[in-house]
Amino acid sequence: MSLQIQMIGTGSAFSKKYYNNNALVYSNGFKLLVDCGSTAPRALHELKVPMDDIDGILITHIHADHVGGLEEFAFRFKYTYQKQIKLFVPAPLLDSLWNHSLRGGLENPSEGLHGLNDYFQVIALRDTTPIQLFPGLRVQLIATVHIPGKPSFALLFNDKVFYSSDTVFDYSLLVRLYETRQCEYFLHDCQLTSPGLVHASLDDLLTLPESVQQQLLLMHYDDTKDSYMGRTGNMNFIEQHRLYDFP
Ligand SMILES: Nc1ccn([C@@H]2O[C@@H]3COP(=O)(O)O[C@H]3[C@H]2O)c(=O)n1
Ligand SMILES: [Zn+2]
Ligand SMILES: [Zn+2]
Repeated sequence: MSLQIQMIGTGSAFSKKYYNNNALVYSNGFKLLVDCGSTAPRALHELKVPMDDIDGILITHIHADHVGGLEEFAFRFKYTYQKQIKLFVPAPLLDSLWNHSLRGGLENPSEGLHGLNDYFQVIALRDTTPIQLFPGLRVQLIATVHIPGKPSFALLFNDKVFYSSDTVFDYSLLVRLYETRQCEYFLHDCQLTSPGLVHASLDDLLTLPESVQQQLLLMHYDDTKDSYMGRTGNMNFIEQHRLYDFP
């Protein structure tokens, strides 16, 4: 089944030119929002995608450029749309997402609002085996190293499309996915300057075999991206708001 991805934003956490690196995955008539950063509501508004047109949200880790827009989603779904949207959350993030990120704005005992479940239809992802999110859309969580001691997950859609979210470079994971798992496409975060520290740097990614680079699109880049055109080996930058088909 074909899958399409539209980045609603492609920027690094501090980009002022691009929205937060969040994606809309289209499959079989369903729309999944991958990460919901602080700029997600505005980016969706610009794309004319109403929030309540989205079937689910999947979170990869707890940074504002990946979860900062959830408070607005929570309020809009509760008070404007009066329904719940599916929120897919890797189980290790659940406690932190509420207690360390959203609780300050969303907890409201006077209305009986005590937790994530009072706003969202929470679906905890407890496994690293592929699970079906919607008919025709499967995801496998891959634990990655991003901030030491804090869980973060890459995603593998339908065994075919790897989405790194935020991670340090992992050469062997990428090559193994390409060689043994028949993974055909890679969307990877890219810090343009070295060292990467908490992201994959462009220099890191340039060490990948040409065959992998050809299948790899760079995302989560900073505002100097244009000055790197022609300096990315066999890799291309993914463009914000363009719809990409992954047949
Ligand atoms: N040890 C760290 C932690 C964070 N950071 C920066 O903060 C950003 C948070 O969002 P991000 O998209 O993960 O990118 C992180 C780094 O730019 C960083 O540079 N070094
Ligand atoms: Zn980020
Ligand atoms: Zn991050």
